[in-house]
Amino acid sequence: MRRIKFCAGHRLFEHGGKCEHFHGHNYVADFFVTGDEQDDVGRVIDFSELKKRVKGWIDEHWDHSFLISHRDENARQALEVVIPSRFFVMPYNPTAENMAKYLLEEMCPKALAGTGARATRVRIWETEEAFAEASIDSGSGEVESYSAVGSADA
Ligand SMILES: Nc1nc2c(c(=O)[nH]1)N=C([C@H](O)[C@H](O)COP(=O)(O)OP(=O)(O)OP(=O)(O)O)CN2
Repeated sequence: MRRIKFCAGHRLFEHGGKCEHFHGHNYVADFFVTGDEQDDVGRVIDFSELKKRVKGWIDEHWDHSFLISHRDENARQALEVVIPSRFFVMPYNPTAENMAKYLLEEMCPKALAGTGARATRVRIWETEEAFAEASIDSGSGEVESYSAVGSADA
């Protein structure tokens, strides 16, 4: 597992509560990877290589950005007025569940291509008390999501 920290703003489209306002989090993302074999040193993938690849993508696309839903045209228009502005349009609402899903399904396969390693689970800590994660079911290969409340020591 490799932990990556980043900060980003978002709002939950049609949430109906306080989280539909623009706000930000200091996110913690945990990447769980596996591989069919270990290298001569005994590694599935060098932790620093894993960091370079996944943190590189996050730094470029999400860190210090606003994450918005593709349905949230109003947020997009507002962010486009700000100069300079940095935002990332997601194909669904930017909940912690969906951020984990996006990283697992879309980002990791590209970022880890050619390494022999593959991500099986991504956990997003939105606060110190709550996380959501997406994982690949080993039987079906399908991505499953869920959210949980726990401590950072979990
Ligand atoms: N299942 C999910 N529920 C919520 C998500 C989410 O991603 N998945 N996100 C939010 C908001 O982004 C919100 O910022 C976090 O919610 P909450 O835990 O209520 O916020 P606080 O840490 O500020 O808690 P307080 O106890 O109210 O201070 C909401 N729900």
